[in-house]
Formats: sequence, structure tokens, C-alpha cells
Amino acid sequence: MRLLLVRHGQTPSNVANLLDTVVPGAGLTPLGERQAAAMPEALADEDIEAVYASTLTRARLTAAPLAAARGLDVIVRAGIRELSAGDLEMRPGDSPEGGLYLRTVFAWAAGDTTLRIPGGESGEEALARYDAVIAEAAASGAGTVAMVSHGAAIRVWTAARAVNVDVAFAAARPLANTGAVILEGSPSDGFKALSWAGATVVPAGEGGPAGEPVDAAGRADGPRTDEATSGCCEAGLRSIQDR
Ligand SMILES: O=C(O)[C@@H](CO)OP(=O)(O)O
Repeated sequence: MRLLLVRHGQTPSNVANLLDTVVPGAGLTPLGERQAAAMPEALADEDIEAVYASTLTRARLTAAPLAAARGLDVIVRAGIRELSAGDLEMRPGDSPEGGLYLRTVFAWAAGDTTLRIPGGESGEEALARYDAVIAEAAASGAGTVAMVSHGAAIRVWTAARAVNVDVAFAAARPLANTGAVILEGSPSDGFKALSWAGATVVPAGEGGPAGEPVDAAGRADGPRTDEATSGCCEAGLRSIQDR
């Protein structure tokens, strides 16, 4: 299966840099609407057979134009919603609470899956629900599947499951609104990332809290280079291929 994990379009909470993870969540800004509308053209070369979205409004709105263009219904699944911020909900991404959120979720990708966001979910729970939707899509027999999901969820799941993406790589590389991570593989054979943010739709928006590099004090912090902080795609792709 070729798997396109796409972050939703820009929201007011992204602009305000807030941890917004509860359903239904924010809608799209005018820029986010344009990003969603640009998805069919941006992914024109992809032979997409199924379009999934999380239960959050911003993901459903972003998936709708792509699904409509392909004559598909959006398959809505809670399992690919954003990683729950729990008691940290709607806190600024650049606050201590935002740092705790990022350190915790990237620690999950590093294997500390029993850690729990205060008032939220554990890594075991979050990865299991995401895995279940991926498994459903793989079992459907679809060759190429697009899933509109969320910044932290996509980065953490990819770091945890793709054989060629480690935690430092994912933690150091924000995913802009409608940026995509493209993978191939299966639940039984494993997944390999083919590109990271190489399919960002223009105009790209600003990253939200999960799009920021983790705190330098965090154990999951990766090398912070110019290309990493600017979200440059080419160096990121080279790093994937080199592993
Ligand atoms: O802002 C973000 O980066 C995260 C957390 O709020 O979520 P989303 O990708 O859904 O915007």
C-alpha cells in the first residue's frame, strides 16, 4: 500500500499557536480552505483509491475536495485524530505545557509508550488507534490511500513505525498545513517513508504547536539545522534515503 498521510489545512488555532485536539475542533481559515481546494491538483499524480479523514472538522473539510474530485466518499475514522492534549488542551504551543506535550509524544515514538499526557492518552493507546485505521486501509486492498490527519499524529506514528525515520528526524522537521508524508508498506511487512513534506500544497500555511522543533532540553530533541527549522524538503528526503 502507498500511504499518503496529509496534515489538514490551516486553522485559527494553528495561527494562534494553540494545542487544539478535542473533537470537533476548529474549522479552516480562508488560507486553509484554499489549501484544501488545492489538494486535488497537488496530488493529481497519485492514483488514490480511498480517502480517509479524522473526526476533527478541519480534517474532514480538507479531505472533502480531494474525495469529491476522485468520486470517493470520505471515510471518517477517530483513530487518526490528533494526539490528545488532555489537560494541556488549548495551551500555547510555545508554553511549558506545549513543550511537555511534544516531549511526551516524541518519547512515545522512541519507545516510552506507557507515558501519558496529563489527563490524556498514553502512547500505547494513541499508536494502537492509529495502527487500527492503517490496518483497515491495508485490508481494503486499496493500492494508494490518502489520510488527512494531524501534525503530531503523523510525525509520531511515522517515527514509531517507518523503518527509515527515527525520532530525531521527525522531531526536527515540522509538517506544514497540507504537507504530506508518503510511505509504502504494510502492517505485516512494515513501512518505509518515501518523502517528507515533498507534497506540500501551495500556498503552505504556518505550522502549529506540533510543527515546532521540540525543546532542546527534551530527550527526543533532534539536531536543529537551518534546513530543519525552515522545513526544507530536499535535505529531509536525503536523510530518509541515506538510512
Ligand atoms: O497545531 C498542531 O500542530 C497540532 C496540535 O494542536 O495539531 P494539528 O496538526 O491538528 O493542527
